[in-house]
Amino acid sequence: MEPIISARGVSKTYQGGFTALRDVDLEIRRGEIFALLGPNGAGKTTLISIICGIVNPSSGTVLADGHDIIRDYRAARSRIGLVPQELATDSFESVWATVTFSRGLFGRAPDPAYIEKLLRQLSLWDKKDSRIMALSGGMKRRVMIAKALSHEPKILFLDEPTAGVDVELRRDMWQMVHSLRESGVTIILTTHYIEEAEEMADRVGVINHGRVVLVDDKRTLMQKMGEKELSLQLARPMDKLPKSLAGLPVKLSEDGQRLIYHFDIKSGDTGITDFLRRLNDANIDFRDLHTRESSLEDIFVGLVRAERDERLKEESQS
Ligand SMILES: Nc1ncnc2c1ncn2[C@@H]1O[C@H](COP(=O)(O)OP(=O)(O)OP(=O)(O)O)[C@@H](O)[C@H]1O
Repeated sequence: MEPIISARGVSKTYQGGFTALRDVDLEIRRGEIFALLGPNGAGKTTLISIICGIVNPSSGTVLADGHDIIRDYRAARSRIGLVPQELATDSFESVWATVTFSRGLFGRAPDPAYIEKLLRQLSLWDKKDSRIMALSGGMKRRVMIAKALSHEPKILFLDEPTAGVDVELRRDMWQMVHSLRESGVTIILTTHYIEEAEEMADRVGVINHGRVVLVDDKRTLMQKMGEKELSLQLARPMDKLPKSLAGLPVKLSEDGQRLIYHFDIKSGDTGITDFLRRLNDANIDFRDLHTRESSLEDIFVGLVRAERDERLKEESQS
């Protein structure tokens, strides 16, 4: 199936010379929830702003639902709803008026039945006559989403949808995003909460220093890069790793209190039996043992760190 968004060779150098995006290729599949992750300043908002037609790319092309975002701006824009990072919510207007007005801005004919359905879906129906400024933070966020969906776009961008939102509200938001996807909307979100991507996304893209360094199915990613860790609390601390454990994927913790053994989740042979046998042969006793699976966060931090080390190495060589 043709992707709903297709970006090819997109670069952006801002006035003043800062290059925020470098040759980005990215395809978003129809109907998916795609999480774009990256550290502060990586270029996430720049990429979203280009796709939404708010920032002009320096080079490259983007198609949104088959429409070129520059040549065919109106058609492309009508397919897209954007909930920006900064929420402008100081309005005296009612929820109903704001959302209805927003639809009109896209030249869509009024459709009170659709607006009602939208407000109900976002649990805002009983607030339809309230002034926006009188709503709670969580409700304001939902109004922003209602505005972004008012013209019935197929694609919804959520730029950090749950920044500064409490845990309960965050869970509500996740549920709402899932239900939007079920109604056929493709969702692209940026987030700093890796847990959020882990919870919601079908696929994950990582952007770092303006480059897309990885795009993968979330489950595949976690299987491919996920590691398990077996940690043993030693009965007697050590000052160095004993020779009998040489050649195994095992490390001694800095305080000498724990042995940490890494193994591959998908590997049939973890080598743990051999590890435990060697411990026994060497009379190394342990008091406690537990395992931990690496999270998307571990994977993400590892990736960004590896990229940084690589860059520093290149810089020192040039
Ligand atoms: N209008 C602008 N002029 C010059 N530089 C800009 C402009 N907008 C963004 N930048 C720079 O481009 C880089 C990428 O910014 P961007 O907002 O896209 O990052 P981000 O990944 O969304 O970060 P965050 O997670 O902090 O929101 C940053 O270094 C930023 O300072």
